[in-house]
Amino acid sequence: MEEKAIRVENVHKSYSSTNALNGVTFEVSKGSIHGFLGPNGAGKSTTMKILTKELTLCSGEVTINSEKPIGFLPEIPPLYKHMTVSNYLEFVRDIFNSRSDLSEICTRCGLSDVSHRLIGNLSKGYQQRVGIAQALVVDPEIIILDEPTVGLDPHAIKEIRELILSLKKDHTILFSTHQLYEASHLCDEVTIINHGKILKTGKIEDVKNDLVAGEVILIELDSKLSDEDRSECISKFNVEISGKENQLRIVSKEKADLRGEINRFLLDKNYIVSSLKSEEMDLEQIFQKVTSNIND
Ligand SMILES: Nc1ncnc2c1ncn2[C@@H]1O[C@H](COP(=O)(O)OP(=O)(O)OP(=O)(O)O)[C@@H](O)[C@H]1O
Repeated sequence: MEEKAIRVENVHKSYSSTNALNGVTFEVSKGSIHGFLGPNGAGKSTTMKILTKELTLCSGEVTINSEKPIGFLPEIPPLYKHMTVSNYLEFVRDIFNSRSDLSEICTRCGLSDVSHRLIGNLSKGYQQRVGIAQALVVDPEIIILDEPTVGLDPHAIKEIRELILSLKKDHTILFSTHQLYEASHLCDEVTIINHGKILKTGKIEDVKNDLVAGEVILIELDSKLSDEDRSECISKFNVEISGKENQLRIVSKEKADLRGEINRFLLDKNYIVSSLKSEEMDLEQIFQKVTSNIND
């Protein structure tokens, strides 16, 4: 079984009148990049602050499988803008009584050329790199990044994503985002949260597969599907058919690959199938579908 770096079991957290987390359960595999996805107010920051012990939980259990402290980049990076990058990182190293090699951390984060500059004078993208660098100063195995690309321009976003990917070889990374593109391109695993509840969690491919309720097949015929054949197809394969005439959208109610069987059925009925393909939902569509189901 895959070793887990983080286990979160049935965690509840309320702030006076708000139930922020309602039984949150998920696991983060060692060495993975795990995306924590959800809209504003979903409970991402609260969960991360509980993992880093900034907040206490009301009930439930959190297991961190690491001897070393967690490296944490909060949503608002804790930067002293009147300090130079190197002075600030030395300051963080002193606070945590760490012996990390700061010049190596600066190299990894692409900060070597700006280490003498005041943080306040750096671009937002570079300030975020300093935020990630301070998370590395404690020499962590696990790094938690709260929305590391939010508010950055597209070029800086790309660079921060590359930096996150480069950290994967030595670290387990949990990062939050509300961008599905980011999760689907960076992550090995993903957890989707909304209203303090986990909607889905697991390997990115499984989550995608799981969320697609049934396979969607798009078919084009050379002639109109007769009403009789349409009814037979619906009952024989337990599917829904939408679309008119010769352009059909078939949704399977079960999880099965019906492409071959439906193709054969249509050929037997003497239709010419000019195209038959599966429709793939991207995570963006999947997320919309899942969050709208939950809000129903
Ligand atoms: N200190 C607090 N006091 C009261 N309510 C809070 C506090 N912090 C968060 N909340 C509430 O808890 C819920 C979860 O908030 P949280 O910040 O964890 O969400 P999030 O997914 O990180 O959102 P965002 O993307 O906006 O940061 C929200 O309803 C929020 O208003």
